[in-house]
Amino acid sequence: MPAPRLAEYSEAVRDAVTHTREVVTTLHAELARYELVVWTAGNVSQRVVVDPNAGPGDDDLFVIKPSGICYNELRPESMVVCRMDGTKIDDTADGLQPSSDTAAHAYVYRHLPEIGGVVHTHSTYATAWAALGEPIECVLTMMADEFGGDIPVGPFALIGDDSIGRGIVETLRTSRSRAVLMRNHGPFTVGTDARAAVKAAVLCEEVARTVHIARQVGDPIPIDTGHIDQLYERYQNVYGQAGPDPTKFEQPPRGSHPG
Ligand SMILES: O=C(CO)[C@@H](O)[C@@H](O)COP(=O)(O)O
Repeated sequence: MPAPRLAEYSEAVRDAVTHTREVVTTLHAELARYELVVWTAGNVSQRVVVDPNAGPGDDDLFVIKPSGICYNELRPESMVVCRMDGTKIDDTADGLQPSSDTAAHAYVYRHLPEIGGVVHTHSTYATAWAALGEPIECVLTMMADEFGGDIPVGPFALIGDDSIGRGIVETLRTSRSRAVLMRNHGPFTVGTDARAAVKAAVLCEEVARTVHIARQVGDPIPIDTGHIDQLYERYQNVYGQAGPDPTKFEQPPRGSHPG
């Protein structure tokens, strides 16, 4: 039985696809604006959410960048729509093929249902750490806030099949980090949506650079686990306009590590 074409999906799905393509196009421009990518390197995808109350499903779709297209040429209509097995919905993006990392993104969506966005970059400092195969130790409050601890390293994996996705998922199962440095390759980040994953990519490069600079001068001082937990809880629950008055946040009892 031939795979359904986008035209055969409901109007609600097609409207959600249109919105997701616009979001993913805008966020690719953010990777370039923050200088996290050069030429065609890197990619962004987002799960297509039709009913936020329905939760993720195996028949979800996701939108991802076409392979090898420069960032200034990306348009919503060039974004490729794929199924959760990574296959392309044929009547989308004309003859453009999806990113070479599509299988990796699809694997993450299938195995981490809470994830709604995936980003991959080759940002300089984070990729340098990936070349060393060395995790970035949690020595900055920004790392505790956003990553809840060290930024881990994932295994070396060839591109094009489930290997990278499997490495990302297996690494993140033992870490609450939203970033993983795939060895010899570069950072992959995840989030509840693509914007959260792009934020994680921006902050991953920022802390990779800062910790590298600190290590040129001396030995950065690790933050203890209890303080990492307190910083992570505050940032994830109160920071910005998301929570109650940040000046009145009750610190959780010491050592109450959530993981
Ligand atoms: O990391 C790699 C290749 O090593 C790819 O993600 C990167 O070049 C972008 O490829 P796509 O243009 O998304 O196919």
